Amino acid sequence: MSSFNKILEASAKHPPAEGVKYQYGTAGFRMKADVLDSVVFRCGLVASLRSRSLGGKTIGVMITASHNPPVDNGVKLVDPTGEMLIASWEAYATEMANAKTDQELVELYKALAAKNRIDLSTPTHVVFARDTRASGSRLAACLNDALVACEAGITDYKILTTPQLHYIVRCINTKGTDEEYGEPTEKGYYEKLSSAFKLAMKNKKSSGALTVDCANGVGGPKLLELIKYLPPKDESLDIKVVNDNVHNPDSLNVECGADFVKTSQRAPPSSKAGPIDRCCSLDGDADRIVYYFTDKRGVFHLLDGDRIAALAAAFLADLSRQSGLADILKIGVVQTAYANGASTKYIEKDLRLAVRCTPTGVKYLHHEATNFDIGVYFEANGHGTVIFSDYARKNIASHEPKSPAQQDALEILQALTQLINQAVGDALSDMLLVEVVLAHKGWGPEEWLGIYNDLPNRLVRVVVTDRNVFVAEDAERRLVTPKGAQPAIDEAVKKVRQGRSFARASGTEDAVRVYAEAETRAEADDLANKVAAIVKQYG
Ligand SMILES: CC(=O)N[C@H]1[C@@H](OP(=O)(O)O)O[C@H](CO)[C@@H](O)[C@@H]1O
Repeated sequence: MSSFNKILEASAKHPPAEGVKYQYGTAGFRMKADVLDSVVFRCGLVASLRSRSLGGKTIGVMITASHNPPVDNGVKLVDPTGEMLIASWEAYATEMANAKTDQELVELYKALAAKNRIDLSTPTHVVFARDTRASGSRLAACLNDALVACEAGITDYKILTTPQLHYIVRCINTKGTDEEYGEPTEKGYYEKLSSAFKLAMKNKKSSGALTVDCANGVGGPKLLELIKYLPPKDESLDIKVVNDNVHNPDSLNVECGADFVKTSQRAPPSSKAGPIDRCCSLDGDADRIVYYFTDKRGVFHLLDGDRIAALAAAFLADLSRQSGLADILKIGVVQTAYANGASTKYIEKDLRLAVRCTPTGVKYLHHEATNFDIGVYFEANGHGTVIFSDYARKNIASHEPKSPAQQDALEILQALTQLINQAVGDALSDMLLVEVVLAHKGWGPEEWLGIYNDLPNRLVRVVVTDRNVFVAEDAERRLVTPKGAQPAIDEAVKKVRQGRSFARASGTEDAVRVYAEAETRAEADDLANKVAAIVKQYG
C-alpha cells in the first residue's frame, strides 16, 4: 500500500470533531481532550513533514497543556532549530488540523510537501512524550498511528516533562557536532543537571529546606528522580516534595501548582511550610515555576518570573564582572508587557542592563534573547530561562583567569551554561539556578524580595464577542483597533500615579486580558476596572 493510502486509512480512524475550529496558538493546540484525537494524529503528519523538510532532523511532539479546565490537554511541536516553532509551520499545523475529510488531509499533505520541496522518501525521526494527564496515553496512540502511516522513525519517550523532551530533541540533533548538548536520555538529563549543580554550588550549602509543590503533575516523579542524582541533602540542598500524587489525574493543579499560586496569590492550602520557609510551585508539565513564602506576620509574598529574571540577571552580571568578561559579554533581559514595572526599573536602573519587551509567548522571548550574549528571559508567570550565545560559551570556556577570584567566578559561569536548560524554560533547571544564586548570596526569600518593591497590579479577563477585533502593536502594549479604544485607555492611565495599563486579545482563550498597575492597590484596581469597561464598550 502507498504511504498516502496508509495515511488515508489511518486518518479514517481519527475523524475530526464536528464544528470545532482548531488553531495552533501561543503554545500549540489546547482543547478539551475529547476533541484532540484528530489534531494529535495530524500533528504527527506535520511533524514528519517538518523533520523531512530539515533533511531528517529530529522533531519532538509533546502531549500536554499547561492550563486548567476547560482546556484539559494539548499538543505542541518541539522544533529542531532551537526556536519553538516557526510561524509558517504553525499555520500548516492549523490548516492540517482543519481539513474536513481524510482525502482533503492527504491532498494538503502532498501540497505542503510540494510547496516546501520535501522529498517524502527522506528518513525522518519524530520523538514524543506526554505528561501524566489521563488522556495522554490515548492521544499518544493517535500520534503513533500517524507516524507509522507516514513511515517516520519513531521514539516514544513515554512520560517526560516538556523541557525534558526539548532537552532530548536538542541532544539528538547536536550529537557528534561541536554543539553536542548531552546524552539524549532521561538519565542523561539528570546527570547533566546534577553535575552542573554540584559545580555551580562550589560546596555551598543552602539554608533551610525548599518545599516544592509539583501540582500533582509530571514534575513530581521527575523531581524525585532528579533528587537521587543530587548531593545528599545535608551537604547541599534539602528538598521536600509535596503534591506529587500522579495516580489521581483529577488532582492535577487542584488547589496547587504555579497557576494556582500566581492567580490566587496564596500558598496551596496543603502547605505545611512555616514562616520564611522557601517554597516553590511547578505547573502541570514542569515548564514554569514560581517561588513564594509567608513572612513572620503571616503575609504571603510571591517571587514570580520577574523576580527570578532579576535575581538571575544580577548574579550573571556579578559573575561576568568578577571573571573579567564584563566588557565582552552583553547581558540583557527580555520581558513581556506583563512584567511588573518595578522589575523593569530595577534591571535598567540598578543593574544597568538592557531590557527588551516582546509579545506574550515564550517563543517571542526566546527569539529576542538570542540577540544577547547572555539573554535572560522570563514571563511573569514563571516560564523562562537564560540562553548563552556560542560566543559567550566559547569565551567563558577559554578565558584565562588572572586571579583565584576570577577562576572561581568563571567556574560558576561555566557550570551555569550546563545547568540552565538552553532549549526552553524548565522548572527543575530554573529551581536549581535560583538555589545556586541564593546559596552564593547567602540569601533567604526575604532578601530576595527586598531587591525591589512590586507595584500593585491587577489582571482582568474580559469576555468579548470577538477578540480578533482587538489588534495590538508595540509588543502588545497599545491597541490599533478598535479605533478609539487606545485614546480612552491613555486618558484613564493619565489620571493614575505610576499608572500603566494595556489590553490585548489572549492567544490561548477567547478573551481579552487587561493589565493595570499603579502606585497604590486602590488605584491599580480602579484603573483595571476602567480599562475593562473600555474593552467591554468597544468589544
Ligand atoms: C498573561 C498570561 O499569563 N498569559 C499566558 C497565556 O497566554 P495568553 O495569550 O495571555 O492567553 O498562556 C501562554 C501559554 O502558556 C503564556 O505564555 C502566557 O504567559
